[in-house]
Amino acid sequence: MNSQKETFQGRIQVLLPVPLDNSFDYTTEQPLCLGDFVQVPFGKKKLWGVVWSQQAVFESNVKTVIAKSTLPPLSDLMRQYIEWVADYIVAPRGAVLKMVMNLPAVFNEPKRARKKFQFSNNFSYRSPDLSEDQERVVVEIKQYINAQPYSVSLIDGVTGSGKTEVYFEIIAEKLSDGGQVLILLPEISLGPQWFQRFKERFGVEPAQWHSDLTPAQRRETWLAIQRGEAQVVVGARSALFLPYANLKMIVVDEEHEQAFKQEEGVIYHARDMAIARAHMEQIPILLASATPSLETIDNCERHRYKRFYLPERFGDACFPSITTVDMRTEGTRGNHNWLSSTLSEAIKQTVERSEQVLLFLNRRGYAPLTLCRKCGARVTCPHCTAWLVEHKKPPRMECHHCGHTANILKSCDACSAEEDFVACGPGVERLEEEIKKRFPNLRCLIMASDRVTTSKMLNEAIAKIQQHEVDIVIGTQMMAKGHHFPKLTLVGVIDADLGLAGGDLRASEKTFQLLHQVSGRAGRAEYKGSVVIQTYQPEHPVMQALLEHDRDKFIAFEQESRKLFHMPPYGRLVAVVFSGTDGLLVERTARSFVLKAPLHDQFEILGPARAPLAVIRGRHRWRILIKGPKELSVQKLLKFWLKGFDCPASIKLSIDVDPYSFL
Ligand SMILES: Nc1ncnc2c1ncn2[C@@H]1O[C@H](COP(=O)(O)OP(=O)(O)OP(=O)(O)O)[C@@H](O)[C@H]1O
Ligand SMILES: [Zn+2]
Repeated sequence: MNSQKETFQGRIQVLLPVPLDNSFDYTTEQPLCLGDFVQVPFGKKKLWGVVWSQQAVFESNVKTVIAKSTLPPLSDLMRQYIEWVADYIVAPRGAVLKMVMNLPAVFNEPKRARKKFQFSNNFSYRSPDLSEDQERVVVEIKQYINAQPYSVSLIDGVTGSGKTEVYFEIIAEKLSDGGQVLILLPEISLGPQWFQRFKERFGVEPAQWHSDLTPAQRRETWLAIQRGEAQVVVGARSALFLPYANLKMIVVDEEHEQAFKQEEGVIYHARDMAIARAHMEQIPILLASATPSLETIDNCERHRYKRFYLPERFGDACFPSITTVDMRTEGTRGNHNWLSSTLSEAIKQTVERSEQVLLFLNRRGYAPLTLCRKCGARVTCPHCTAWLVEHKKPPRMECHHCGHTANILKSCDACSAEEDFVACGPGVERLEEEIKKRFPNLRCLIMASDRVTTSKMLNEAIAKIQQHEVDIVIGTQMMAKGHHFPKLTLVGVIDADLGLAGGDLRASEKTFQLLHQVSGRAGRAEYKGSVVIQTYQPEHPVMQALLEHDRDKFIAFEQESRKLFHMPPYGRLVAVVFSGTDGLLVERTARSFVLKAPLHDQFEILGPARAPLAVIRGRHRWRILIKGPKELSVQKLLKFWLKGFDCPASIKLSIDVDPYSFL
């Protein structure tokens, strides 16, 4: 029976969008259903929450519900989903609810008439001529998803194979039955090109959900989604937690992207939570990638997901040729610059043919490290264990962890030497300086998140590249994927080894994905592309796999090493991070947490150890890694463990189930 049809009065429990796990008792005189949005007194505030259950525990001095919203109630499924997510990521239920209703303005009646946004649902799909492979995959996926309510399909296709066109076809069929479709993209891929293509195919734009919306747009979109008026919703990870009235399918594009992992506040992986939601709603979910994650590949191998493969680029486009430049021998040949002669020559030839170049360097600013020439002191952030990065536009020193900025230094804090600093290593601004020196007549454009800060600026920059008003694009990871520029034929990777250092278990996988994606930007149309990768480790399996165009060899190698050490996806990890301003107390707390570990022979505890980023924003950090077999119920274990542990109020304990960051 649908509990929402039942109404009741008297005692109820309300879950509030605050970081607490428990719900609170209230009385109500007006009839309410489970899932109703209600306003209640909470401390000195009035908060909107959700009627969560009827079985109220007795408490004296119970307060009364103030008001009931006219909005439709939160569905049974959505409430179950919130419970499930909170349980899986070991977070308070209220914190998860907050992601669903993080818009107080929706619940209060407007004082003025609201501006109406129109969500056009006049989708009239125009199918392109599909290639043979695309046609085959579309037919197979349709058959597969129509044969069962819930399924996970992976569209595994090389860069430029037309994965987007394939999932557009499937969305078009879904929409013909009514209902809603959610498309999750990494924030950085929510660019103008994607929307342009959607509009070309479907005639109208979809509803959008991302950090760039105005409060009014957010409110109208939320309401349209809840009423079922917005049929296609495209958004970054937070779009997953919206209260869809009638969700029929989810698509996760670039499923391997780490941007789907939310690292702050409520820590979750949007791809994994999307799969859980599809399972709960009993609907199909499509994942797409040219470089699927090891987790997804493993699920395909275990037949939990089904893989559909597109081996060729669309049309006449062929794969770019790839070469590596050994930067060690560059140095011995007397070139100590970060631009090799091979890449420099390739740039010259490309622009002479009136084609475009992308130079990829995943480092914002001018120089990542500034040293005092006299005493060797490094310029560091006063709040973090991090160097301050020099930026030229506007001139400043900036911490990329906490955002702290300072003026460019005049004298060394350590030895007082005057203006005697040396900038070490290149960032995109320094690379631009070098390019301008070598090629003074070329038009350069830097694409980095601190330069292109709004979607308007992004649209303009993309248009400039498309219209060939730019010869050389110097870009960070925001340029690595999703984009399609027919005249871009040369990709130069300045420092391919950048992501390989450090203790990240996925360092190789991530580097391979990033370099493969960025290589995939070259030669996507009729002009042949080439890629020059500068590295100090040309023998590294990542570079070898890229050179040989052999993704499967790399995956097999990476799988072997993960299996050997029982690392994900063949084992489970949970990170527990303690942080606080009193470093000694943080350390002591972390140590006492480990001492309180339940007796269990199924898992290992690694640490506590000072985090690699030992201090952020003035907070000291200690980490613990819990490692166990895949079947280990880490959630149960952690809840039991936490019950017996008293965390001092000044210490923050954060739990990261299936961690992606080890900093
Ligand atoms: N059937 C088709 N008809 C016309 N154009 C197509 C077709 N399939 C793909 N294309 C075009 O080919 C280009 C590459 O397609 P798309 O961006 O979908 O590839 P992709 O597999 O998503 O690539 P990537 O993983 O590199 O982002 C796009 O410009 C797209 O419009
Ligand atoms: Zn800082």
